[in-house]
Amino acid sequence: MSGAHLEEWQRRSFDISSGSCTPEQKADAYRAHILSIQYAWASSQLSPAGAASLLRTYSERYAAVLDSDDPQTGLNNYAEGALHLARSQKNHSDKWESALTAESVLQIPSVQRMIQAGSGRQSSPVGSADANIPVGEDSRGDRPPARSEAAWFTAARCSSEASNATNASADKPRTLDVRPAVRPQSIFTHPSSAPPGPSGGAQNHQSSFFPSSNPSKRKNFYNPDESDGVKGQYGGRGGAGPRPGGNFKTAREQFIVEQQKKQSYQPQRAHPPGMAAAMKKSLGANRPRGASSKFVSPIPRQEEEDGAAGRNPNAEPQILDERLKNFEPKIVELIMSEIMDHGPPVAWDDIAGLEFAKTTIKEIVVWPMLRPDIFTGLRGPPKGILLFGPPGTGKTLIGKCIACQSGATFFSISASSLTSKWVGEGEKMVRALFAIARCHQPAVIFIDEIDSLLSQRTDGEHDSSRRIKTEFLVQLDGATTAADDRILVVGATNRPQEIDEAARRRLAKRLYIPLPEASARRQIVTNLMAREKNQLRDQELELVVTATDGFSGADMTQLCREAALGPIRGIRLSDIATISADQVRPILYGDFQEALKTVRPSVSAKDLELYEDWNKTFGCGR
Ligand SMILES: Nc1ncnc2c1ncn2[C@@H]1O[C@H](COP(=O)(O)OP(=O)(O)OP(=O)(O)O)[C@@H](O)[C@H]1O
Ligand SMILES: [Mg+2]
Repeated sequence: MSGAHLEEWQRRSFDISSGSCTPEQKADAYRAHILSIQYAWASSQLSPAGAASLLRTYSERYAAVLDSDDPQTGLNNYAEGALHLARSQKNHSDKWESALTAESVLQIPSVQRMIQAGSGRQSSPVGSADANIPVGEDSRGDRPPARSEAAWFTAARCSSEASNATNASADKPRTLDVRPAVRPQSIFTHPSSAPPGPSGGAQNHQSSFFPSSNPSKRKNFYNPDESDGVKGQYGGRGGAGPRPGGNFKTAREQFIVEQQKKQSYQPQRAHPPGMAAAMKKSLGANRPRGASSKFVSPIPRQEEEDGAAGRNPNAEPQILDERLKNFEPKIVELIMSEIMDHGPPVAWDDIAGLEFAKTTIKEIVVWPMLRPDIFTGLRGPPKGILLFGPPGTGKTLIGKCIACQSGATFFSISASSLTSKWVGEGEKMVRALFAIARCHQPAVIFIDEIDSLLSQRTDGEHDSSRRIKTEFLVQLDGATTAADDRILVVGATNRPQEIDEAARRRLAKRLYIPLPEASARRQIVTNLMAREKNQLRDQELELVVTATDGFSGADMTQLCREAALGPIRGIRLSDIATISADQVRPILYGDFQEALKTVRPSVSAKDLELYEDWNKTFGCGR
C-alpha cells in the first residue's frame, strides 16, 4: 500500500478505536475500511481469501455500530429519532373537525325557518337526488331554495349523526361533516347498525324534522322507491353492492377507461391489399421515442406472471426455422419482435413528383414481388437500391411506401441502432437479420441513413463499427448476388459521397431523389391544403409555387404548417380558449406570404451541386 493509503488506514483505525469518536464517525470509518478492502481486492492488491476475511471482520463491526441499541455506542438512536418523528405525525383527516357544529347550524336563522317549514310538511319526501346536493359549498347562510335546503340539512344532519355514531364519544363536541355529497360513505354509514348517538339539542329536532326517527324508515326517506335505498345506491359498508360513491373511480380505473377511449378513437387503419401479407419489422428505426414511447417495466405485471405461470421464465425463445439454429435465440427474437411502428400507410400518390424514381422502384420492387415468374434471368431485378438526395426530399417516405405497397416482409433498420444499441453484437445482428430475411422472402431491408453504417472505412475508426461494416458488405454481397434469394436492400442517404465504394457497387440502382419541381410543390401544397379550411385561389397557389423554388418537400410541409397557423395567430389571446373550431377563419394567401418570411429553403445551391455531380457520376437517372 502507498504511504497515503497507509495514513488513511491509520486515521480510520483511530476513529474506530478512539473512545471520543461518535458512533457516526465509527460507522463512517468502518464503511471506508470496507470500501478500501473491496477496492484493494478488485485491483488485485489483496488475495480473495484475505479480502474475504477482512470484509467479514469489518462488516460485522460495522453492523455492530449500526445495530447497537445503546444510544451511546450505536446509530440506532438516529433511526429511533426519525421513527419517532414519523409516528408523531398527525393524521389530519382523522383529527379534522369542522368549526361548524350541529348546534351552530341549527342556530342559523334560515335553518330555523326551514325547520319550521319542514315540520309543516313532514310527510313530503325528499328525493334521493337531493341528498347529493353539495351542501359543503354553502355554509354561511345564503341558502339555495327550500327544497335543496331541506336536503342540505338532511344530509348534513345525517352526516353529523353518522359521524357521532362512528365516534361514539359523548364527551367530544359533535362535528358536522359539511361535505356529505363528496363523502357519501360517511353520510350513509348504515344508520340501523349504528349505536344510538348521544341525546342533545340536535337530536331533539330529529323527530320534528325527519319523517321518522325510526332508522329503517329513515332509509326510505332518502330513497322512497327502495326498501334499502342507501345500500342499493351506495352499497353497504363491506357489502357486495357497488362501491360507495357510485361514480368514483380510482386513478388506475380512470387510466384504463382513458386508454380504452383512446384505442376506440384510433381509426382502424385500412391496409391496402398488397400490404395485407406484409409483415413489418424494424430494429428500432421507427420506434417512438421520448415521453410517449411505450415504457416496458422490468417487473412483470400480475397478469403477465399469471400467463407465464406454466412456462419456464428462463426458457430461450424457440426457433422453428432450421436455418436460424446457429443464431442466438435472443438476437433472432429481438429482430423478429421489433415490429415496425407504422405511421399512417403511405401510397404512391402521397409522394409528390419523383415520377422517375417511383416508376423505377415499382419496376424493381413491386412487380417482381408480385410476379417472380416473369422477372427472372436477365429481367431479374437488382437487389440493392440507393436513394440519395438532399434532406427532406422524400427518401424515407419512399421507404415507408415500399413497406406498405410491396407486400414483402419489411425490415426497417437504422444504422444507429446497429452501431450503438448493441455494441459488440452489431455483426451478429447483421448476420441474423439477413438470415431471417432469407427465411421470410420476399423481403425488403430498408436502411435509413445508410451512410453512417457504410461510410468509407478509415484507419482510425472503432473496431466494432469496422466489423459491422465488413459483415454488412459480406451479407449484402450474398444477398445481392444469390439468384434465388428475393431480398432487396434499400438504402437511403443524404450523404452519398461518404458511402464506401464497395457498398456503392452492391447498391446497384442508385436513384437521385431531387428537390421537388414546380408541379410537385403544387401537389404538396394542394394535398396538404385539402385537409384544411382554406381560400387559396389557383393563381395564388401558382404564386406560392413560384416563390418556393429551391424548397424541399419537407420545407414545403413546413411552409404549409406555418401558413396554417396564420388564422390562429390572428385570434386574440382572450378568445383562444372559447372560440369554436369553425369560427377560425380559413387559410389565405396572406398567410403564405407571412410564412414565406420565416420559412427558408434548407438546401443550399452549393449542396445541390454536389448531389447533381454525384448523380452524374454514380447515379442511375436519365
Ligand atoms: N415528394 C414528397 N411528397 C410529399 N411530401 C414530401 C415529399 N418529400 C418530402 N415530403 C415531406 O417531407 C417530410 C420529410 O421527408 P423524408 O423524411 O422522406 O425526407 P428524407 O429525404 O428522408 O430526408 P433526410 O435525408 O433528411 O432523411 C415527409 O414526411 C413529407 O411530409
Ligand atoms: Mg430520411
